[in-house]
Amino acid sequence: MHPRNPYNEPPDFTDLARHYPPLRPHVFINHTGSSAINFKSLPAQRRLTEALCHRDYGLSLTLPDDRLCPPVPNRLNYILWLQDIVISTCGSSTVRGFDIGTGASAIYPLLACRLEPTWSFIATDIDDRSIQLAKQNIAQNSMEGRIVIEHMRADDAILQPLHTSQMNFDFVMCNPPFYSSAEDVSRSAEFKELGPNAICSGAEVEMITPGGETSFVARIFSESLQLRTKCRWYTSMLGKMSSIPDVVCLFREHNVDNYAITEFVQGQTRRWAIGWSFQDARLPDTIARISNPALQNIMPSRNTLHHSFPDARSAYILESALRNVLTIVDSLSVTSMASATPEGSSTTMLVHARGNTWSRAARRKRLPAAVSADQEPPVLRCSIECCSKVDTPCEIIFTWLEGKDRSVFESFTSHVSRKVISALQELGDG
Ligand SMILES: C[S@@+](CC[C@H](N)C(=O)[O-])C[C@H]1O[C@@H](n2cnc3c(N)ncnc32)[C@H](O)[C@@H]1O
Repeated sequence: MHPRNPYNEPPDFTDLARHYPPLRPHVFINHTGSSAINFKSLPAQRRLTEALCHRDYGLSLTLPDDRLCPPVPNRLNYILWLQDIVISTCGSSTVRGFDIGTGASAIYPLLACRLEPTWSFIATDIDDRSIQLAKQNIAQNSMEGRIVIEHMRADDAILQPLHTSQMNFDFVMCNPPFYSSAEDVSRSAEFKELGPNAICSGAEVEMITPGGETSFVARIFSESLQLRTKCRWYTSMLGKMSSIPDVVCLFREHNVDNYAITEFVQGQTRRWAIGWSFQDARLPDTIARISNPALQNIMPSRNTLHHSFPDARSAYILESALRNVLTIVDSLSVTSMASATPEGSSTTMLVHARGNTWSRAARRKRLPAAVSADQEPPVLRCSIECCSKVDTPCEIIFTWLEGKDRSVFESFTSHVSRKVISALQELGDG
């Protein structure tokens, strides 16, 4: 569950029904005296989604009986993760997203545009009925200027709108049909848990695609290999944890090392999302990695490295040693940003390296490293922070922000740490 998701506690259904009267017939008081609804009733689920959209986002949503009912807390988790990605790696003030298979509700673009006034979307679907209803939902919220619906055919390229658009995109998102067949649906753990009503929430076109979700995401990946930096982040949700290794296998086959895996847990429901990029902006581990032990061997490599300095007496002394070291590494520019947290204040240094002057090879040859021109992308951008917490050694946290080559980042962190140890010794603190 995302820390910014406000639905981590069940809502007060009586209060919600006061805001949205169509929910009223579905609310009752349970044996503990709390207000409740029957989550196995599809009409109750639909009115709940409409009520949350109405009360919390000022959205007027019409959900038909014959199409998927999107639970707001679960859909919100994906948008919050995308917000994190955009904040970390996309510099522009206007943000363009592409929602593949938007469904009758157009829930993702509508919610996202309400949360983020500078975002706009292209949204596609192949289902006539969903397209018609999605357009209606967009119109009744006056979002036609920000969300454009495109009708696709099942055999079109899934990313077709990226091929034809003049503009670059910041992200692609997708909640794909998860299953490969009706038997696949009835075999799924979720179907067994929720009973036969579960399938009735979605039409076949929404739930089933040839080869299931892995094939669908593999199609998106293979198309992205042509489009590459036309979009910053390609992402998709996955309904089965077992699909993630298959997708990561494709990344590894094509040397795509800039990727992210996350998990959305909401009540009984667990979903995953995966994202990849052909650009050099890197995500911090808090966004790109999760701690699920079953997935550790396929996680992306760490972009956040903690080096500890047990002999440094304080973060202040560590920071002054670090500052001295950074002044003597060639081709670096360093800016400092002070920040205040509940635990105290700290300084983050932003380091921008135009050339690799610290690698053993560069130093052995005593050659000036190839330094890129000012307007060229840096070989490395990273942030560096000194931390001290009670009862733990002082540490330096390096976070890789930009660069093509992981070994450049890693060799930089080792070089700086070795020099900091020497500087601490000279200060009599090592
Ligand atoms: C699981 S539903 C998701 C609907 C909505 N985004 C949501 O999260 O509630 C999958 C959607 O993908 C659509 N779809 C299936 N194949 C597609 C394709 N090739 N291109 C675009 N949409 C597709 C389906 O019609 C369906 O609306």
